[in-house]
Amino acid sequence: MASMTAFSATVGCYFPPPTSTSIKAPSLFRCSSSTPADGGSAFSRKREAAGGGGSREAVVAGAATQAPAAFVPSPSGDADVKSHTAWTSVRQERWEGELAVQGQIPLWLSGTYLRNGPGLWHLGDYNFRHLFDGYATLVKLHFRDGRLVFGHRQIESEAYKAATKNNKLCYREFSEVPRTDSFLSYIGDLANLLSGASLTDNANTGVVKLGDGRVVCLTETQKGSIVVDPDTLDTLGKFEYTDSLGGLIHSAHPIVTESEFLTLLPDLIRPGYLVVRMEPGTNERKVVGRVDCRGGPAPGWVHSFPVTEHYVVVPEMPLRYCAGNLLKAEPTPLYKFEWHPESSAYMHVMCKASGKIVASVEVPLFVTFHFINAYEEKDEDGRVTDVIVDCCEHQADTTILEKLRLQNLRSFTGVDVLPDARVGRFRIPLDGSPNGELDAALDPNEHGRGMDMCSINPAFLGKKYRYAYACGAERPCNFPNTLTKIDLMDKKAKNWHDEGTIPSEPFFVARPGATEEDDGVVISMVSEADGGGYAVLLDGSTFEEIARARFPYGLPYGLHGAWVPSSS
Ligand SMILES: CC(=O)/C=C/C=C(C)/C=C/C1=C(C)CCCC1(C)C
Ligand SMILES: CC(/C=C/C=O)=C\C=C\C=O
Ligand SMILES: [Fe+2]
Repeated sequence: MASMTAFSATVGCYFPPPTSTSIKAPSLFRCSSSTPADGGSAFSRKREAAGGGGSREAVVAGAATQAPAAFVPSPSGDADVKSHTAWTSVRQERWEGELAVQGQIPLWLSGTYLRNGPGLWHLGDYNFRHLFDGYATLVKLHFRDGRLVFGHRQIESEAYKAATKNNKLCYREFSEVPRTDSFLSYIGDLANLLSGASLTDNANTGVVKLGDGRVVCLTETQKGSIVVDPDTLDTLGKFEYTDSLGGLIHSAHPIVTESEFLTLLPDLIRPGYLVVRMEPGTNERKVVGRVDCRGGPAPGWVHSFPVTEHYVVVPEMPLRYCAGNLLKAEPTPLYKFEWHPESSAYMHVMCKASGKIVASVEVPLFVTFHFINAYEEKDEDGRVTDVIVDCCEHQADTTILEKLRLQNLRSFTGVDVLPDARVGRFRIPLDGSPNGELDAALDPNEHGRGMDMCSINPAFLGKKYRYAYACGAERPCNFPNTLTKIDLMDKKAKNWHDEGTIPSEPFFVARPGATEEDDGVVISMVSEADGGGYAVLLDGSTFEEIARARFPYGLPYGLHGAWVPSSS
């Protein structure tokens, strides 16, 4: 059991964000100040003494009972069904403290796991509609010497600050649009949409550590790229792209390594995608190449994309952005997107070095948020014959977007409603053949026909690999509820499940010096049904639980994480 002496706790307090533009980062960094116009959030301005020296129980009890009024859990939308902790807004703006650990955290695990996600889904009495609408909640698990310090904090985006100051929605979120009261303001709204001024900067999807050490929270709008401090979770400022590439949106999941940041910029005017690359220590993206769409009328949604050692794979999914839907105030069944099966689906393969397209094939229709990994397959002479691409594939069925509406997530009655998903494996031939293939990489029953929120050992990014970690399903359920280790060679899955709970993305951290692909730990944060929650560590190889630590109170569901290793 870890010792419980060193901790600090901030209970329902508000710390003003930095007021100057000086950010402790290399001089090449360019971040603007995030000082709110009015000095801060309207939710809670009370500053209470940080807990210290007292017993942990006292601090935890304080944290658990002093939720500011604005953070009361939001209603489920159905009087008979109690909302699961996973879909209940975070109860206060921030908290930090050491957790008691059951089991053993490996001593080699030294660093911080950060997880981002949309954890605040209401403004006063007004409830947001969709999982993806919520304001970003950043959570940290800091591991050192077998001990664990936990903390969470709201990201101080302009959208969050404006909403809390005015107690109303001020920017366009995934499904929510601020109300317009007159025709004249509607015209203004259109201008603000086209210029990007009204788009959200609510960086609620993921978090990445750049090769130069900066930690950036991201969403699908480019302006929603926000630099944070991985220790304090402070919002440091906007990540400003200094190039003149323009555009308003990008993939929520760039590919980030020690040497580069690669992402896709969809072009809604001339349907296509720019593949861009940014070097560590700079804020300037440079164009690698461009892909024109083969189907129309707009590019497919690119929440994520895969790479191999030499190629960037640009997916053209028939779930396409829709300019018309962007302009609508009320959400459409597919929000800002439209399903165009008649336009077909394609995979384009671009050479990273030259920007040339080496293959562009039609593939079976598919729906995915998350690509898992990709690699080059070679013949006996070492020539690359195919590119293999794996993703969490929703059986070409867009209803998953609707299932992620909060009302649906909050109204689970025991009836199985989660649509089937699988590990979709594409084979893209590089010999000029016009078609690629898509099949299940393993029997989906191995993981309960649920499949999303994946990670791999990052050392295998773009390379032939054997293991993926993801969330599967123990049915009946309305959301993926297992942690699953997938063996793509033996076509088997091993599932971890705790009845009634919802675990977040299993995140793999390799043991330093490991030679086996699955030598490491898998971290997840688990939300219990009735207000509780805990962090769990599984052994990457056996997939057995090795440690867990209860949170002072349950946290809402979160999406994606990053690992920031300790520097010493
Ligand atoms: C949380 C998550 O996974 C996805 C979030 C997506 C967002 C916030 C998308 C926002 C958008 C707009 C506000 C307008 C333009 C289109 C689009 C990128 C979908
Ligand atoms: C949580 C999710 C899908 C679950 C489906 O079973 C998708 C999240 C997408 C954004 O990161
Ligand atoms: Fe995602």
